[in-house]
Amino acid sequence: MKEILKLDGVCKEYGIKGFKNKVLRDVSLTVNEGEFISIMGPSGAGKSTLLNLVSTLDKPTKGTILLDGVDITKVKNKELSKIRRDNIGFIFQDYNLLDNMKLMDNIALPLALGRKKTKDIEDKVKQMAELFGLSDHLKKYPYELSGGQQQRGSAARALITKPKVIFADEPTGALDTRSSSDLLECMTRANKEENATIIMVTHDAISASYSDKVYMLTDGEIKCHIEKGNSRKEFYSRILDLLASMGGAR
Ligand SMILES: Nc1ncnc2c1ncn2[C@@H]1O[C@H](COP(=O)(O)OP(=O)(O)OP(=O)(O)O)[C@@H](O)[C@H]1O
Repeated sequence: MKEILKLDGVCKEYGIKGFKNKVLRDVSLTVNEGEFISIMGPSGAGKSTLLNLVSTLDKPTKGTILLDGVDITKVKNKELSKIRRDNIGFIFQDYNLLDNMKLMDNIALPLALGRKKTKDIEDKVKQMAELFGLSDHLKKYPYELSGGQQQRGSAARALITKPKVIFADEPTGALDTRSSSDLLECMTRANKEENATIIMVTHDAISASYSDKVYMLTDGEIKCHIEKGNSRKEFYSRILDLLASMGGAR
């Protein structure tokens, strides 16, 4: 299996000399192509910090981060935006769709910035809309869509360029139960059918149970991980047990 993301001895400190806050102490982690993983941990454990580092938005104090074999900690800022554009998709808690564009144009946006033919772009948008259950909503503006539909639109936009890795930061944070499960089922389908590699940060055990592996980040280190067997329900109860043994996720 191909290693798509590999962190080795990653540390991150904030602050100035004498007042350092060591947020990540020594994180090592390998994600293979096509995996869907979750990162959980108490509030303040450093999950968003870790996501910022692996998604090239920030640099570690120490350690290496290989994204498809390239050490992104050594790459200059100018090249990083290209690496981000070509390799990474983001799904955030707030959907970040552009208000003055129809859903189809929002989903197409990452492709429209490149040099693709209109027909190819339309075909790809249709394919993504189907995958995310949005085929009937493409001509609507974001304000005409529910929160769940907007979030699925944002996920479709993140996937349309077929990025090597998709980072999702609390993607269900603003959604009700039904919309959350719709989104997570779509993400699972994208993972299985498109072989999308997904790294999701979440507090929510139900969301995490859709992934294949859960890594637990505490005190700046990944202390343990658990893997899903055949049943999502059984994985969910193991995640709850793990959270309980650590004193809760928050
Ligand atoms: N830019 C920054 N400058 C200084 N300290 C920061 C910065 N970003 C985060 N921190 C600190 O790093 C620690 C970890 O923050 P982070 O947001 O990564 O945690 P988290 O696990 O994502 O928390 P939550 O689950 O509450 O979102 C916190 O103590 C936070 O105050």
